[in-house]
Amino acid sequence: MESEARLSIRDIHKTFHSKDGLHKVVDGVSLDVKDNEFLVILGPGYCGKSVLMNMIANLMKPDSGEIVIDGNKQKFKDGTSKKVGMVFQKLSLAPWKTVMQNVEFGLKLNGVDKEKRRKVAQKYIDLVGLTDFEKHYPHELSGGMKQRVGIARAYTNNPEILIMDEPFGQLDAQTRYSMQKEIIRIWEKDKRTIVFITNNIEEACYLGDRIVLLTECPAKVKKVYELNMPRPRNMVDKEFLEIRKIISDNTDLSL
Ligand SMILES: Nc1ncnc2c1ncn2[C@@H]1O[C@H](COP(=O)(O)OP(=O)(O)OP(=O)(O)O)[C@@H](O)[C@H]1O
Repeated sequence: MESEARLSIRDIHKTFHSKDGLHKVVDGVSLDVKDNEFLVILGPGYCGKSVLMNMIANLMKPDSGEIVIDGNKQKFKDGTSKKVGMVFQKLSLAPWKTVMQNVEFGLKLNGVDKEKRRKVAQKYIDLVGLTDFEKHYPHELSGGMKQRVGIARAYTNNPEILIMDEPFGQLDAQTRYSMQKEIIRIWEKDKRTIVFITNNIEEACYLGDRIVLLTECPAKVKKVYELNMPRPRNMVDKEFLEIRKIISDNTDLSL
């Protein structure tokens, strides 16, 4: 297991200091993510998921513990690893830039010439199903389409590990469901190692190869579930409902 891990999180701790005293948020989380695995981190609201994600992405320094990517221990001062890409709930797309300009932006920052970056960006715009929307501006897109732009933007930078922090949390139920199907379609076409964070049990069961269930704050690993259900998964299948119930019975998360 150790040797095939793409990303290893080893005994990470984080405590904040506030006027009310110490606030421990992450309490000794360890996990390994395998190459091309779709790993879901499932936890209740405010349990420390985003803090954990920020530490994995090297945006926040753990008090102790290690984040190891492909055998290399991450040093906080190095900033975000080029191997890691992110998709957030709030995407911060530039409103004055078109879909194409938003998607190609990372490559432009890295000095990639226009012809090459357009080609790469187009590949991922097509992959996420936004062909013909290249010249649209964010305000002309639905919530689901904006998330597609965020996914294309992350893919365009060619990360090996994609961290997705509740990317569908603000979408309406129908759009959320279709984006869950879409992210599996995209990942199956262009596999990456994905760490997907959610507080939704059904979403976790639909997406994950494994689900890491966290406790309430401070976040600890409560249980890891290996899901062997074939894809595409059906949320009303007996097996799906069984695993959903097993996880639900082990948590106070509301569905
Ligand atoms: N920079 C910070 N300084 C102090 N406290 C913080 C900081 N960032 C997060 N916290 C606290 O850590 C706890 C966990 O926050 P976090 O955003 O990780 O939760 P979460 O599990 O992602 O929640 P949600 O599901 O609602 O997004 C919260 O109590 C939050 O107030």
